[in-house]
Amino acid sequence: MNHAVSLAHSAQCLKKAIPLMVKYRMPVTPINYAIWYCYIQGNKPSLNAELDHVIALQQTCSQDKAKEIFDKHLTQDDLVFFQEMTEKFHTTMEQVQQDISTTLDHSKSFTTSLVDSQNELNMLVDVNSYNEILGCVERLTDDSIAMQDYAREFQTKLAVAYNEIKDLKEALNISKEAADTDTLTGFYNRGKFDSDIVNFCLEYSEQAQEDSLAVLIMFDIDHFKRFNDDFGHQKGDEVLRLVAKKVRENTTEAANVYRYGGEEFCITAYFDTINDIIAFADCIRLAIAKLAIRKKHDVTAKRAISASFGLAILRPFTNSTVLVERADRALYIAKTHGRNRIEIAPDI
Ligand SMILES: Nc1nc2c(ncn2[C@@H]2O[C@H](COP(=O)(O)OP(=O)(O)OP(=O)(O)O)[C@@H](O)[C@H]2O)c(=O)[nH]1
Repeated sequence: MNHAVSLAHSAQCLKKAIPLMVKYRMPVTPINYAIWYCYIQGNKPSLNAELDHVIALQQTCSQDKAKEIFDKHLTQDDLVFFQEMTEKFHTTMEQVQQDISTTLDHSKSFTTSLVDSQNELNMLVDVNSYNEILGCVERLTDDSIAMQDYAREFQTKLAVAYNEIKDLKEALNISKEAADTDTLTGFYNRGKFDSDIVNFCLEYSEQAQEDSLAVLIMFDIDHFKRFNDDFGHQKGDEVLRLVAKKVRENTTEAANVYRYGGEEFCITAYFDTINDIIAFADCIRLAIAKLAIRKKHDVTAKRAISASFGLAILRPFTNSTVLVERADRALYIAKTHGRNRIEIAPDI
């Protein structure tokens, strides 16, 4: 692939690629960018055909599939290039947006001062009737009007460019959000959890406050497989959505909720005391335990829903893997001790 392309050309391609990535819920990663960039350039018909095929079947292209397409049609050199391009593009976009905003302000005040000068000159014309002064003033006025027109035109162009960049940035944010979200529950997905949990542990270690407790809560719907087996997969999905709704109703924005895997969820949050943590988890447990689901063609067949919880309180300088293992272990104990209950991981 020819890498000698300008940033402007790359930006043009990205501008066309982003709406497609947003539409198909694909994040703007170097790999996705690379395959859509090539798709838009259209000089690798086999890549286009393969991407079209995947999109037609799944309405998206998973990270694994995107990587497979990339490996088949592009090289590692391309990846380095696209990594640099994506980073450069983000930085340039920030810079350009800042420059435009400053220039717009300057340009507006320039026009205002031109209008003021023109008014002053026009007033001078009224008072002095000397022809030379009049001629000079007229010229100045004409020049000033021309400059105003130019400044106005310039402002309009800048405003258009500013809005385009703003839209592009919004599209990038939407694509990032979509990439972090689980479509069934609306919670963050596993990928987001894996990166957030590392920061959660690091941040707590850096600013460990004696008076605040950071916790990882893992919970899992009890005997979930039976909902699928006895009521059908769609009813299984409905159980997941109902549980998600209850969790959402009982959590504040300060808590981050993730779908960790199939029917397993995680919450990270800060609390003042251990009693607050237990009360919070118990509130969610009880809300879920009030739920029930009915069979599609037999409404008398009703089954209660419940979930088991494992809590691990974070100690400063704990590694995220250890934290997850502790919460997972506590969850396992909650399952083996009868389900629909909460267990707290012992300190290690
Ligand atoms: N409907 C539906 N099922 C899913 C989804 N993701 C995973 N599953 C199913 O969830 C089930 C999980 O079952 P298990 O891991 O055996 O656990 P369980 O039945 O909940 O049992 P315990 O955890 O021991 O209480 C499997 O049958 C998966 O196929 C999904 O998105 N929708």
